[in-house]
Amino acid sequence: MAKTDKQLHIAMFPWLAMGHIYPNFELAKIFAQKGHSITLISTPRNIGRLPQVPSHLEHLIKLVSLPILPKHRENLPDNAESSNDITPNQIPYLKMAYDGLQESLSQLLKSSPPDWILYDFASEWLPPLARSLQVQCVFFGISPAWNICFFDTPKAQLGNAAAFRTKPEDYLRPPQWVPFHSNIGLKPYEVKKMFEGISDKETGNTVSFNFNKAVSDCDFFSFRSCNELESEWLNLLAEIYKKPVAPVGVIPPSCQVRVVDEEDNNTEWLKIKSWLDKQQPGSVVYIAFGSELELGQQDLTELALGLELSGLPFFWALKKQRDSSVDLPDGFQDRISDRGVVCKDWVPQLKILAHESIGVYFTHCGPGSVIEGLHFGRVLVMLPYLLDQALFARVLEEKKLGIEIPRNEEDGSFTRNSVAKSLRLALIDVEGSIYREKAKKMGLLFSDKDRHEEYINKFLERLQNNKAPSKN
Ligand SMILES: C[C@@H]1O[C@H](OP(=O)(O)OP(=O)(O)OC[C@H]2O[C@@H](n3ccc(=O)[nH]c3=O)[C@H](O)[C@@H]2O)[C@H](O)[C@H](O)[C@H]1O
Repeated sequence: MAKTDKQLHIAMFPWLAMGHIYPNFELAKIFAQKGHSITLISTPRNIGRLPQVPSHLEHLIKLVSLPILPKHRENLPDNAESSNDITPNQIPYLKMAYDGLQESLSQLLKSSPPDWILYDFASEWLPPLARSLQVQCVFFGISPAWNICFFDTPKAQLGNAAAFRTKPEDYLRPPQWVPFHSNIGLKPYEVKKMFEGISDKETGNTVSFNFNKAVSDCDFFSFRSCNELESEWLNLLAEIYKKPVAPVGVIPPSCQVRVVDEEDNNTEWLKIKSWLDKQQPGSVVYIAFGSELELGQQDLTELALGLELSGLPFFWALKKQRDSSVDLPDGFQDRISDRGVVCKDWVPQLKILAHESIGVYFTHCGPGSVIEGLHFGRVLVMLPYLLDQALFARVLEEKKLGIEIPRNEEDGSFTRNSVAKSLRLALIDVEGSIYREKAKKMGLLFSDKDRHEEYINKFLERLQNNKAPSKN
């Protein structure tokens, strides 16, 4: 990777969720590879969960742990420091713990001031703090820009044009400030979840995310995204907030900096590979729902029986459930053993998706997973659970890059028949050929290393050109 001119010191302070910290870590390695020094800041347990920094970058990447204050620990489960350690109704307490890091972050920035800090949606207090220390800040979103265009209500920017959004039903459709045609919107069961998710029912504690302040107070915006995916949304964002937008590209696997590839000869991978090698090219459904999601019994049963009904070969990375009472239907594994594998462990997803036997990726639409699936040109079959995942599914369905499993509008339930039908449409039915063609085409754009490296270089150039004069 080519080095960029002036050396920068960049700090990163992602939200307390591994799904946010990992992409920041990948970006840190790419920046360091280009000669910049990075301070990635989180809490001790989250920092401890990160993989090793490659030895040739150790002198450029500093991982800093700021402990959660004891008073904020009290409301969180033991050792919980990330959204995957808690239940959704405990989010208000995680946000309080995150806000509680403000003082120690301020001390850190004072003792070693970076040129820039990349911050996340949950730290609306960070831009004024950074500015008071003459540090410039970038809002860095791990998901596409459409999330802000949809979830924020930009009253401060649009005044009356944004004032209409007052009721939950307003989230069922594109907001009024989206000038182009779009199917973006939440389903009734998702809107319900969104309004329930912001408070703890027992205590009434509410999450105090000030999204509009967080997003509108930056010097400029960046996203793990690209024009090829969402130029219309990136342009709209720049127009609404009157700020520059410089995506870093999708950080595809081919641009990531890996430590030696230990997994190549790992016995677990060799076992998986030997099974995949026996399948026909493009014939297998790969199923994995990221690092956090756990299915309830009803969804797990319908999904398993849908796979069975589809008659398709599949490889299912089903993490061990925290709730041990939730299990696969009786006799399922025996009935599918001639054409399906269920692996209750962490799997090398990139290697599996890269294997030529994979035709379809059945995903929950976590941003990392979507990018990886499209990178290898796989059609996505989508079953989103979180709200950012839901928007991903709506937009990708509209762009014919994926097929969303139809669900009951009121309670979000789905049937085995709809699973089987969607999988067959994605993989073999003639009517599904449009999805297969579009996914292949997007695969070429997503895996274009030069294109995505150019995004990174342009982003870094912007940081270099806007470098605060006092630090030159
Ligand atoms: C805060 C939340 O973080 C979430 O992270 P999650 O882990 O679900 O999803 P991904 O971003 O796809 O990330 C999942 C990552 O885990 C990898 N993987 C997964 C399973 C496995 O067995 N082996 C693997 O290597 C996979 O390759 C991908 O890189 C979502 O973003 C969500 O939308 C966001 O709001």
